[in-house]
Amino acid sequence: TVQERHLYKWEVEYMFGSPDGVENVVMGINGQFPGPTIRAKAGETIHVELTNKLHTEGVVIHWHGIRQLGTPWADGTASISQCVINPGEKFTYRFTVDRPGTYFYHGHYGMQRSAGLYGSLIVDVAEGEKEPFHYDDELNLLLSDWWHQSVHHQEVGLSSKPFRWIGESQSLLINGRGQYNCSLAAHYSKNPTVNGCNLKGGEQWAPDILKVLPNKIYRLRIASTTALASLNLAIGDHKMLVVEADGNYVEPFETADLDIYSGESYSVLISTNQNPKKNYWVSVGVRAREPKTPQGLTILNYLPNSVENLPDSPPPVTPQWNDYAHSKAFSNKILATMGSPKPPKNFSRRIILLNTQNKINGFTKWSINNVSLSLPATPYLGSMKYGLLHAFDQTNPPENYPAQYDVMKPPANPNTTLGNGVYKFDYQTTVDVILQNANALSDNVSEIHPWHLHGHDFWLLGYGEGKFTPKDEEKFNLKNPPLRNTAVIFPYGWTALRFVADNPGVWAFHCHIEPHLHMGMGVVFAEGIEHIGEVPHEALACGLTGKMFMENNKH
Ligand SMILES: O=C1O[C@H]([C@@H](O)CO)C(O)=C1O
Repeated sequence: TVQERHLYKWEVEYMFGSPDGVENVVMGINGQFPGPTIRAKAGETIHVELTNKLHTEGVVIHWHGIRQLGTPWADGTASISQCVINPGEKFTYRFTVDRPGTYFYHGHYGMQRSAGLYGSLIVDVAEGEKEPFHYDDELNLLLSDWWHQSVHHQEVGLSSKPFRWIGESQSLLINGRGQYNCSLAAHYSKNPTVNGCNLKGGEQWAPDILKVLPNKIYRLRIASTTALASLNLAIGDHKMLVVEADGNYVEPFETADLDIYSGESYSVLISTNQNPKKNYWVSVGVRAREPKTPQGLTILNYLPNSVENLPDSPPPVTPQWNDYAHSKAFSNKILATMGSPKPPKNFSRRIILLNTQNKINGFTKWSINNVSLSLPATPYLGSMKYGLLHAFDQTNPPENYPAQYDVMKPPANPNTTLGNGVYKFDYQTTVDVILQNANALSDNVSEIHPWHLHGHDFWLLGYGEGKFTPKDEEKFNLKNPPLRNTAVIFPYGWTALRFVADNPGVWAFHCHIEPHLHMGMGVVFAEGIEHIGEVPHEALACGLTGKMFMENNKH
């Protein structure tokens, strides 16, 4: 039956692994890193019975891009949708995958995503339906970045005075595999210190080779679960036709290289119509931060060629890290297909969210409208449903920032405050969010931030430079804006989103850069609390809700 087909029994544990050839501790599921791929058809229900085999930490898993319509307690966000699953305990995630697309899942507690807790989640079209484009077969590319320093070390550094930044990653991983001490492309290099990889076969860090037949069409599903890096992917001599973004079909367009930010997913079609005697590079490089990490590489292996037969030219070169014109041109090409749902013409509420880097008593933080998010002990889903007013700040967080704030300069007063208030939206109303970027603490620095919304897709209405003004509304694309769940803000720019608050629940909205979220870069949205169904008590067996259930049992 469908029920049995989609019952997954997972155990999460720390284990030894060598994702890039250097042995480390990684998070695994059933002994696998990355975790097992979930594959289902649209409309089916997934059951994941998760057992926490970590000895001293809680765990949760977020199903990234799945809207959790009617199941907000299955969103897998610690302190927001549920209590963490304690060591030795079990929690069952039950949710429906309502739309076909390329998704993934990952840890959403502490920095467990950075520790390797992630995997792919692929939803096929419903039984009897067809994808709107043809392909012969498909390949999956889950992209991530990897540090040799443990996430515990990273976390302590981020929360210390003086601040210790995690730096750039040591490796980029394709399907959990990278090469730190050697390069697959060494023999093209003029640098004699670059060693070739001496692969004997069977290494955990050996590239996941993409085997293809000539003259076919392949769908590549590409998702990025990076902790920090913005990536660019290219395939030697092959153009890509972009057809899907974050689980929504887009108007197909051709590209030689694809920008992908943390939290995003794409499908591209490639035609294996090049010289069948050759193999080709697949390369992934860093954008938007000074790259100190070598490219991630694998090979598009035209069968029956031997994979030893390396491409006759070096891997594609990643565009210049700070070529933002290139990034913006790519982002602006992503548009909805004809027949996609259109955004409402008007909004009922608009909030403007200023992104700044700040200080609290000398500790480095990120803040939104001068509030740095610090999550409460009781998950909001429970405290809001049961009206437990002491669980979090009852004052509404600020909807805007002071008009005189200069987004082009470091904050004049960098001191910020911690907070955990909630933006509450009237059920079924249309909300605009303007994400406003600004200068960080150092002069002339403004960083990319990919913002991810839980529980919804939003229409991405547009990007602009400098400070957003109401006049910029004239530039909004209301005709064919793409539906996404993740949107980037470019340095010193703004990004405008619109969504309908139609999913009863409490939803995180945050920068998908793991250390930035840890440093407070997020907000909490809620709507339709009175329409939330019966929350399974095992999701709320901590904090004030846990206490409340215990009291109730006594009587
Ligand atoms: O949060 C961050 O901190 C560092 C830098 O701003 C201070 O070391 C960096 O690059 C970030 O993204």
